Amino acid sequence: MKFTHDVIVIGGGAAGLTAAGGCALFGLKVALIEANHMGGECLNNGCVPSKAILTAAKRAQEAREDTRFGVTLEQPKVEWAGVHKHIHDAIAHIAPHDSEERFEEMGCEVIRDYARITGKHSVEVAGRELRAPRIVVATGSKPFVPPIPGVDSVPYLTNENLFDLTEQPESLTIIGGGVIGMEMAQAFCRLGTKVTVIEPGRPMGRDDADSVAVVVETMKAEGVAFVEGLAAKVSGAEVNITVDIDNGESLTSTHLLVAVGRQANVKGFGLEELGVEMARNGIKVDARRRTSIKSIYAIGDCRDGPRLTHVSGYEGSNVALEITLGIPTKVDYSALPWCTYTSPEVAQIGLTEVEAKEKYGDKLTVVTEGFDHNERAIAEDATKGHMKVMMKGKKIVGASICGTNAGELLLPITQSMTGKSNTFAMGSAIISYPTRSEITKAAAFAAWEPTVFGSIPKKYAGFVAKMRRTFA
Ligand SMILES: Cc1cc2nc3c(=O)[nH]c(=O)nc-3n(C[C@H](O)[C@H](O)[C@H](O)COP(=O)(O)OP(=O)(O)OC[C@H]3O[C@@H](n4cnc5c(N)ncnc54)[C@H](O)[C@@H]3O)c2cc1C
Ligand SMILES: NC(=O)c1ccc[n+]([C@@H]2O[C@H](COP(=O)([O-])OP(=O)(O)OC[C@H]3O[C@@H](n4cnc5c(N)ncnc54)[C@H](O)[C@@H]3O)[C@@H](O)[C@H]2O)c1
Repeated sequence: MKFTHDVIVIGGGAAGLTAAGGCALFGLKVALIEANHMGGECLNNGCVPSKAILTAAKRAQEAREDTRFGVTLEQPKVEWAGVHKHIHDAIAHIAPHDSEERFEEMGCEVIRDYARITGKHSVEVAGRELRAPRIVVATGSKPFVPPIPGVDSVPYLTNENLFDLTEQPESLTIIGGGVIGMEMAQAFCRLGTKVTVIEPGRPMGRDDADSVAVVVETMKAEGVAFVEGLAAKVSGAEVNITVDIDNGESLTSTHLLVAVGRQANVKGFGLEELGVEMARNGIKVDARRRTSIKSIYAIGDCRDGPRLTHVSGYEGSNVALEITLGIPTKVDYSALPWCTYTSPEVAQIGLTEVEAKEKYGDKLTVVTEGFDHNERAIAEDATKGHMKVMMKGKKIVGASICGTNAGELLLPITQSMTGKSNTFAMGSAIISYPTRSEITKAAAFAAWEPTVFGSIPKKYAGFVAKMRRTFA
């Protein structure tokens, strides 16, 4: 087969951009295909706008606290146009980093159209047939909208249109108390919207229960209402939407946000026809992120597994290394960090207390330190929360942190858990996104970049690419 490229990457989100950029910097001929906005979900309707609105909300909340530290602020006045502008300014500020121009400069051929996989080595896009020894699928995910009777009859919101609201909702019902539901409940409530969260189980069910309890208590005190139950029926029309809950209650609000999980983007672009195997929620992959067809990789939100920006980036770098240097590169999630950016934040790495107890039983030691004994926290009057560390002997197997900037406190734990702290390890560590701690990774990698993408690795990558074109 005559190849047009060394690798074809489908999807220009965190996963695809990292894979494509990495391969291009090693000198490979890369096609990067994006049908929609460069930067994908994180930039356009995920992490960036959600953290931006949380920041506006935090400012409003601070002003709402009467006199503190002898200082009195004026009561907050929220102008939605300003909030909307801040969200879209943040997106616009970061957009050049993920842009077509930047990736073309790196050496990718960027194609802005919808791709369709037509064979183990071929992709059809914009009327062309591209062929490469390796294809990387990084098509992301979309909001899962459950078949609740009536939901399609009302103008509901998801993360895909939430940040485009040009007027502030008077009241907002949120179906789902997961990560999106909780972050957005706090943001909208602090900005002055009346918010109710419907959740059948414990909010943020994957996180440490003690940490979540602190957040729920804080949000309730700020005015967020929680209703335990399943949304069972939706009715009404614009600005008058009623949700009937399976516990008999019903709620009416001007707006409705559906945030009950994600659905991998795996349909309609050739995977089914090719017989690529699927798992419960996404493409089935091995630890190297190869699909059931070994020339096709699947990374980030589109495959079954954790869905986070830093995970997408990590998988993108891994497959770039495997494709360019031919080194089998397995993912290792034993020290995976994540953080929910409520106030206080809830951060987690490795095993939760429940998971660690299940795995290690009596051999587990759990130590908990409260911020009420931390003198910086006392000086700032921000003593809510704790750090809980799970250890087998003196080895950390997991940590749960709840408190101001909890996500920033994960990095030393990552280093302790992985046993790696040199500059190369720091430059390739998995760091929770978006945190200021990521700057240490950027600084460490900047020192290594000339070596990693230097002439010798590039020559070697060129040799591997030639072998792949010959023997694929
Ligand atoms: C509201 C919200 C807040 C979030 N906050 C955080 C956070 O704070 N921290 C965090 O770590 N994670 C967060 N996430 C999760 C994070 O956004 C995702 O895990 C991440 O964006 C996934 O990246 P990806 O590259 O795998 O997929 P995506 O970013 O979805 O990119 C996939 C791209 O593929 C394109 N595509 C799909 N099919 C085709 C095709 N056939 N041809 C061409 N192009 C195609 C799509 O247009 C899309 O741009 C959040 C998510 C949401 C919804
Ligand atoms: N800070 C972050 O890292 C961050 C922020 C936002 C989103 N994300 C990512 O986005 C993804 C999606 O988050 P999400 O919040 O949509 O999903 P989720 O899986 O976190 O939570 C969904 C919640 O909806 C509830 N639910 C399901 N059906 C329901 C019904 N009929 N009525 C009421 N509640 C119902 C579930 O019990 C669950 O608690 C996650 O994969 C997450 O990793 C990450």
